[in-house]
Amino acid sequence: MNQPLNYRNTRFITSAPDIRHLPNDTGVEIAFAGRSNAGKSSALNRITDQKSLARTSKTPGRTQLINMFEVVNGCNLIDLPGYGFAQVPLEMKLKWQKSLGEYLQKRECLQGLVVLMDIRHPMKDLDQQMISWAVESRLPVLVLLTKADKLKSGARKQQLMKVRETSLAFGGDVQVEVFSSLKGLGVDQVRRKLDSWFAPELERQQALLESEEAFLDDDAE
Ligand SMILES: Nc1nc2c(ncn2[C@@H]2O[C@H](COP(=O)(O)OP(=O)(O)OP(=O)(O)O)[C@@H](O)[C@H]2O)c(=O)[nH]1
Ligand SMILES: [Mg+2]
Repeated sequence: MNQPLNYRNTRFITSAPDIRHLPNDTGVEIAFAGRSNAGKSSALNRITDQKSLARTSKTPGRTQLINMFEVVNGCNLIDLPGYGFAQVPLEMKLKWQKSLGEYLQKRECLQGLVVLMDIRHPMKDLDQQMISWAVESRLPVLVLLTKADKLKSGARKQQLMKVRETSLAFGGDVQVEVFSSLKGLGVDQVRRKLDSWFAPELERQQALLESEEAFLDDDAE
């Protein structure tokens, strides 16, 4: 097993309007998806312990591009534009939908999906569509019930149980946790899950390094 990654080292790579403007489709990518204002960018900042790595806002629709961050070589996190925000002009909405759909369907290095939803309004239609699609694509899902600080501990647990129950119906690899960017709740669980999704890439890199070293040793003899 690899060492846990240090998410504090995460750095911004690029913002792209669509997949054609992203770097090569290599390594492992984990995307953060969810309705506008669900707390995706705030979650990324909390997980990486950086105040303003991803831009956050009170106004839904803040993130309008596919934003890419690198934790370590070959291990990337993606902040996606939110879906389901009614006040966005139709033309813009269609454009985002297209680039979001394309990203999800065509990006080969996408290996895990974090779906964030406000704990007070979980599992809306579009959230369920997102999870169904991921399960059909054999993509593991981590559902984060965000802004958990808005509920008292009892209500929080009740909501967690309810959403866990609902998520069973999808039949795939779907884990549900509570999360609060404000209080730091759930951060360790998320980091552990990300570590497990990045592990195959780190092992691949390690094996490559070892075979190169063996090759050089042979050469030296
Ligand atoms: N109380 C509380 N507020 C939060 C939490 N996380 C995010 N917020 C607030 O929710 C609002 C939206 O947060 P963002 O992180 O910008 O949401 P987003 O999902 O990236 O939104 P888009 O980029 O528009 O899709 C901001 O006002 C945040 O301060 C949390 O854990 N607790
Ligand atoms: Mg955002």
